[in-house]
Amino acid sequence: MAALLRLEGVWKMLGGRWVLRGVTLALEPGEAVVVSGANGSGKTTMLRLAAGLMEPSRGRVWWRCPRGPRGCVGYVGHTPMVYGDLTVRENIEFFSALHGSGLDRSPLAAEAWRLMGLERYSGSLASQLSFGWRRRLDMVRALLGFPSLLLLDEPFTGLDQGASEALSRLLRLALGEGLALLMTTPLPDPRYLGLAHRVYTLEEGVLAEAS
Ligand SMILES: Nc1ncnc2c1ncn2[C@@H]1O[C@H](COP(=O)(O)OP(=O)(O)OP(=O)(O)O)[C@@H](O)[C@H]1O
Repeated sequence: MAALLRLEGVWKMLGGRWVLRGVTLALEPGEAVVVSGANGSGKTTMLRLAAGLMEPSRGRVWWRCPRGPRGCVGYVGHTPMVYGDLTVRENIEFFSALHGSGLDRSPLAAEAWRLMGLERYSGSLASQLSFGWRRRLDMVRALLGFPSLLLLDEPFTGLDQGASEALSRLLRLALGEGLALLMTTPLPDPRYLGLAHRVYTLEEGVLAEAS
């Protein structure tokens, strides 16, 4: 099957030093890849390159999307990309309008909304939610764009047990729908490894498949 995302010999220099060194990785539909690495090993940098948020210094990133990464990537970073001065419901309406989407048009986003239990905070300002609840909202936000590729930076961080279980269910559903999933983690956590088809380690910018 053709890859949805391909990183070919990607190097990235930041602050005068090589943060990524020759990273090569391909991701196919329905496939979950986990990248585990120590703090500062380059995980976020790799994900941001894969999301098209940053350019490689050397090498190439390629997406199988008609409109480039904006048209197919759902990115969930460390900091939730939701608007604090809008309510939870208004955030959903804003991102729905942006993507021509909605909870009634995206079954996966609707399932995320339900599984994450967001209805109870529907009228709350996003700025007044705890970190874990903003992360739940951010997951729905990412799915509203009809992504074929989910790039998630330590997505279980900050989630309680119920939300972790909900996220695992949601990600399995997404994989079953043919989405590809690339996740990072600083620890070999079973919540990540249980979903993974392949596991890689990233050590000082060098990616290697774990044995
Ligand atoms: N804008 C930048 N300018 C200079 N150096 C940077 C920049 N962004 C990241 N770095 C450096 O690149 C290295 C990798 O950072 P990155 O955030 O990708 O690591 P990480 O594996 O995601 O870490 P963590 O687990 O702590 O989130 C670090 O040494 C960091 O200091």
